[in-house]
Amino acid sequence: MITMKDIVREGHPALREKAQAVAVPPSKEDIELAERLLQFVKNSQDPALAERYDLRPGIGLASPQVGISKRIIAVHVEDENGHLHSHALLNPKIVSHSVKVTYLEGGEGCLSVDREVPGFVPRYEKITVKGINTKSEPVELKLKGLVAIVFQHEIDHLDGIMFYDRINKEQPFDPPSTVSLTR
Ligand SMILES: CNC(=O)c1cccc(C)c1Nc1nc(N2CCN(c3ccccc3Cl)CC2)nc(N2CSC[C@H]2C(=O)NC)n1
Repeated sequence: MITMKDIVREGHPALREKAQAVAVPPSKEDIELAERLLQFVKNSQDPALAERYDLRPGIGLASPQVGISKRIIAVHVEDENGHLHSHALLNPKIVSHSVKVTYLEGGEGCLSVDREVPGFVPRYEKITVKGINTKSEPVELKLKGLVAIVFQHEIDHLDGIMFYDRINKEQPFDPPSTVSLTR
């Protein structure tokens, strides 16, 4: 099982590389990796397992975070409406998004970042994501709110982007607004 010792931290090259797309149809190995990433995220939210294995809780994880530069992510999050979103996706791609942006008021955290980096992280409010699931089926997800934010955070990892790259350096707590993106 994946534990915190498998999660690479800032300074590891995989966090700043553009990850490789996986072959289609995905190999058994790539599917297994996707399933292991998802299992980690689920385990990290289980109080007993998190305590037993000293897991830091997360709601998303990307393959580069375990040092493997492949385009695979996992998300397991209950959204603001109590709906559970649980996905392990290969070659995920944001194919469309809203103009409107949003952000987590508490800022963002990352299992590969062992420090707080304060500030609002602008994210699209709504996104459409295409990818391949662990049954090798093409999927298209229309997402908004928290789960959309998590997907954007994890897909950024596949392009070597860290959440704090997106925080306004001069005004970290200036609420990101659509207007600023067009100004
Ligand atoms: C440093 N301060 C902060 O992180 C932060 C601080 C306050 C508010 C927010 C909103 C913050 N921001 C933030 N909080 C989270 N969690 C909230 C707690 N939760 C959790 C905790 C315990 C049990 C079960 C669970 Cl579920 C785990 C997830 N997760 C993310 N991100 C950014 S997108 C990927 C996702 C991720 O999984 N990061 C590891 N950001």
